[in-house]
Amino acid sequence: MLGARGRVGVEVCKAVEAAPDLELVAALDKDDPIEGLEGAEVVVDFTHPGVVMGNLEWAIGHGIHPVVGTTGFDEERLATIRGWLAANPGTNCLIAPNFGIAAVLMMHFAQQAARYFESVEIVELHHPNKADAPSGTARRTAELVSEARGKAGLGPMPDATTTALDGSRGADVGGVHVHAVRLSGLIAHQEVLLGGDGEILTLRHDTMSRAAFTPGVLLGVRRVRELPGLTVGLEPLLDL
Ligand SMILES: NC(=O)C1=CN([C@@H]2O[C@H](COP(=O)(O)OP(=O)(O)OC[C@H]3O[C@@H](n4cnc5c(N)ncnc54)[C@H](OP(=O)(O)O)[C@@H]3O)[C@@H](O)[C@H]2O)C=CC1
Ligand SMILES: O=C(O)C1=N[C@H](C(=O)O)C[C@H](O)C1
Repeated sequence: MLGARGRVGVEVCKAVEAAPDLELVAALDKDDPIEGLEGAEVVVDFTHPGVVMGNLEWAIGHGIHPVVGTTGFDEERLATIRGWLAANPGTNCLIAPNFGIAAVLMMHFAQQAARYFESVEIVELHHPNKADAPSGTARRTAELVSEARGKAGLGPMPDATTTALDGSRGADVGGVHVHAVRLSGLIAHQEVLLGGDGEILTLRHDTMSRAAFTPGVLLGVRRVRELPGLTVGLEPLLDL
């Protein structure tokens, strides 16, 4: 485990230790030598967008399959990881912007609903210690929605805004506006707002405890060896 003393890492370590079929080889955090991972088959990374690429390069180079919850991935980073995997055949990597089963379902339902609505916007709400905005989950949801709209032949969404304060319309991810709230008291939440003629569908997901991420992480740990190369998202492991 990398990020073992972090908010999610603590929960993952507890879950691995409680699982009779898994062994916690090393629980490492900042400043621990990464060589402590030697001998592990899988490494779980919940660290920081600024350090995760170095961790993955080392793990893949040493034939250890990464299961990654850390966020901040874009196409350029994914292409780099694909290159490392190609140079180390037999090593796989699973990156999921959200390991919560309900969160994965929310993303899937948003993708399915997207083609029926003229307008879609996403509001993500998180604790104020989060480093990246928008969240990995919101970014991925927007990409899935954008792809579904493209396949359905939907054009740009109606928006008459001609003057706006910087940031007031949120980030544009593939034409989908994403708004990020950072507020004490929150953990991780998201609303996908889908608007049509005279009606609105709201899909809302709430994370009530970080233990919610652990069943998905353990599923990834158990199955990453059978997922060739790079897999983004938990969907294939849930038959979605
Ligand atoms: N995919 C998913 O389902 C989820 C993803 N996340 C993502 O996971 C990441 C971590 O979240 P969270 O647990 O809340 O964050 P935390 O800051 O609580 O935990 C990260 C931990 O990693 C440590 N760390 C920093 N650098 C290294 C390093 N090089 N090697 C090992 N450990 C290191 C940090 O130490 P220090 O504090 O000293 O820097 C900290 O203890 C974020 O990117 C977040 O967005 C979060 C929840 C769910
Ligand atoms: O930082 C967090 O807390 C979370 N990060 C992930 C994200 O960026 O989507 C997953 C979840 O939202 C919690």
